[in-house]
Amino acid sequence: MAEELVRFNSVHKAYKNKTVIEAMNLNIGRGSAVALCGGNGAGKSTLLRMLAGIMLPTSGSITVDGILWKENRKAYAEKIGYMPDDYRFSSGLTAMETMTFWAKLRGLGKERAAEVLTFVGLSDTGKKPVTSFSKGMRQRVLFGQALLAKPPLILMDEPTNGLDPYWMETFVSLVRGAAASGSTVLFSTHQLPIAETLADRIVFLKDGGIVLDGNTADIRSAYGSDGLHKVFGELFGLAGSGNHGQ
Ligand SMILES: Nc1ncnc2c1ncn2[C@@H]1O[C@H](COP(=O)(O)OP(=O)(O)OP(=O)(O)O)[C@@H](O)[C@H]1O
Repeated sequence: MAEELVRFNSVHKAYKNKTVIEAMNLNIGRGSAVALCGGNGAGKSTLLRMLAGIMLPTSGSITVDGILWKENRKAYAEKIGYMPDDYRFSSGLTAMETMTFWAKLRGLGKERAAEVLTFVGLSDTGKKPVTSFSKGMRQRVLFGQALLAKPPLILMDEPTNGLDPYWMETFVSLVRGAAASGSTVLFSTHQLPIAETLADRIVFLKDGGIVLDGNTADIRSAYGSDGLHKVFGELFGLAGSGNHGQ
């Protein structure tokens, strides 16, 4: 593995008495694109939120570039760009105002906000309220926000939800470019073809634990042409896996 950027050390997370992540150990190297896959409720968002520092593990530790959130929150946060799965935008604020606000929080200027909006193809609509945007356009605002400070670690929760085919392709090339330039991208997805196309490594979660973790190419060669659908079907005990229900 390339030099380590992320380390989960015996991470456990419970909401009240319900365990949702259990004894998780996970190392992620620099410059890789890693997909988190799994069924509904597997723990993907919880894992990403803990890594983003939005919530703390109940026990165990997470480090990013060797930094623990509780020891240096500012330095930890500077390492990360996080795209949430959902976000309630302030009503009335335009895309440009929203991006500028986020840029300022990261010590960046309006120019960088404008640059990012152009990057995600929203420069023309920058003067419109984000609340008037379609789901895919809002996803692009959130995606741009995660890239603002060019962080070494980009976390994305279901980033391709709502993207049209053009933006899906653009997204793939942007993520590949980020990984090629040394950033690490960790994203959750239900879209197995996206995981297969985009990620060098795929981590499958089930009931809060890692049930399969491997290079995409190895998984593909082990499971043949049905690829991830077959893995998913086998891991989750779905009837008819591999024939796509035909
Ligand atoms: N705030 C919360 N309070 C209590 N339980 C929660 C909370 N957030 C998530 N959970 C539970 O934790 C488990 C993992 O949820 P999580 O959202 O991390 O899964 P996921 O893999 O992202 O699911 P999905 O694919 O449906 O988005 C689920 O059983 C969920 O009900």
